[in-house]
Amino acid sequence: MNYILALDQGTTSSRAIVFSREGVIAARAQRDLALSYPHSGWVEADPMALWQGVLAAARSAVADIGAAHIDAIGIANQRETTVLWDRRSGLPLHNAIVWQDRRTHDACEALRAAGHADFISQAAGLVIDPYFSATKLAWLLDNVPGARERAGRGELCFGTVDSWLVYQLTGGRVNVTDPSNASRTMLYNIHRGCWDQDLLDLFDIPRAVLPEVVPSSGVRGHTDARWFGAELPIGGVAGDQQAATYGQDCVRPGMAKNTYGTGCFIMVNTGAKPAACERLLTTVGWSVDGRTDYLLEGSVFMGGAIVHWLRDLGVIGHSSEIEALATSVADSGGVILVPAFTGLGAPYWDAGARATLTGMSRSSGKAHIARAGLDAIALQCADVLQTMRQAPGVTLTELRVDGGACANDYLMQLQADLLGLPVLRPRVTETTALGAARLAALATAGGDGAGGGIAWRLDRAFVPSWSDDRREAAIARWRRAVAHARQWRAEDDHAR
Ligand SMILES: Nc1ncnc2c1ncn2[C@@H]1O[C@H](COP(=O)(O)OP(=O)(O)O)[C@@H](O)[C@H]1O
Ligand SMILES: O=P(O)(O)OC[C@H](O)CO
Repeated sequence: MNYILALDQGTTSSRAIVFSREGVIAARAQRDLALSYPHSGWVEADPMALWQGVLAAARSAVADIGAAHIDAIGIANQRETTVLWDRRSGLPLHNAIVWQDRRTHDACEALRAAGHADFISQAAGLVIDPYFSATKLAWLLDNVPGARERAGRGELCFGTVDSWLVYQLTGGRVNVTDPSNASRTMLYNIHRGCWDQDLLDLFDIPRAVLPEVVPSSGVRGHTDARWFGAELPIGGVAGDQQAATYGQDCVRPGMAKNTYGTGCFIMVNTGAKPAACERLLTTVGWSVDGRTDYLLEGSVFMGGAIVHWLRDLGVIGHSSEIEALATSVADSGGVILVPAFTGLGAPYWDAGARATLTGMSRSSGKAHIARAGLDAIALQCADVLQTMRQAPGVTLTELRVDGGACANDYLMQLQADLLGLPVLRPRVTETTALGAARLAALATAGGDGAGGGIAWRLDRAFVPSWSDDRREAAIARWRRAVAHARQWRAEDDHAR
């Protein structure tokens, strides 16, 4: 039996997971990645430490199986994070600027004030925000001495983390990205499927610094023999949220997934044409077999992070304890948490909102607050999915779930009840890695059929049980609380 190695490079850790062709996990290893915060709002990672962590995790997982049994490698990566390196030496010129980094806030405000929002949204499918790579790369070219001139002469490479890893894995021979990652740079035209000269001009980015864009599935090169003792083909690459969507087999229009990690990332497949929806991002899912699939994306900043916050407050000792505490009471007793600790993401996009805990009475206790915390995760996701349902041509029939907090049965049942849709939890919840493995399996011999023959399998379906009236009442109460949280910041500023 042969295997696929999936590399899931995330913001704070790198995982290597070996899947059998049946989609069963055969080996795994993980390495943590340290971030640095040189100034308020800045978030950086050392590209060499990132690569060494991936290599160490990969070697450990491969050693358990034997390199001779690995057919191919798939990569799923944290997106938008920007690396700039010397084409010849392979050495980075600066730390990677991580997707969470806000240093280009003022540059983004200037772009918005100059009236570029519509053009960017139409070409790239994105809203102007420091989140995406373009302003991060421009910052590097402006602030690393000599970088702009060297980039213009073709001496430097820009890449998102996928490109950086492929470059290192192939011993510097291959410099490519895939459309799912390219579509998060704000330099890629999602309609034409290529780098966009007008966007490059707007951000003043020399074309010579960009990687070639190749399909998400397909062999793009082989690993240098010194890493695993064999030259293994790299058969698939996608940004992690797109890979998770592919891992959930959401390959037809209307199929949606939600990853309940630190934040929640919700994606719905809109088919072979990009769909536009105000307050959501339009992004490339993957390009496979000559077809490009598009997704709508909405993200919620505080998902499982609410559970960590409650743990840090001492309400629970460990994340896994929250379900028992929350279900020890019949309901939240009227308590509502709006977790706008860092503002609100989709569909509100309100950076100024601040968290509120409302509706408390003298009898409100830890259990009510824990329950309000879980409710807030499901309610925020319901808001995003409600917005998705309003997009032209989107009809949702179910939601597939993954990520650490999808282990919580109470949360999954509540999500089904709030949506009025079945929530499906698969057997393998490492769907990001699974998606990368499926893309790689497709590209290699024996990888026939959907997902290269690696199937998606159901663990449990949560069936909605609420009446329309109950659902609407719960959402109406939540929206009142959200309005309160959004108003609070304004009043607070006024008082100062
Ligand atoms: N049983 C649970 N109920 C609710 N949240 C949970 C549970 N177990 C883990 N979590 C939350 O899930 C998150 C971890 O999920 P993970 O997918 O590993 O996140 P990430 O990849 O963003 O680090 C944490 O924020 C944690 O609090
Ligand atoms: O590090 P992760 O896995 O939470 O993913 C980060 C996202 O890709 C950012 O867009």
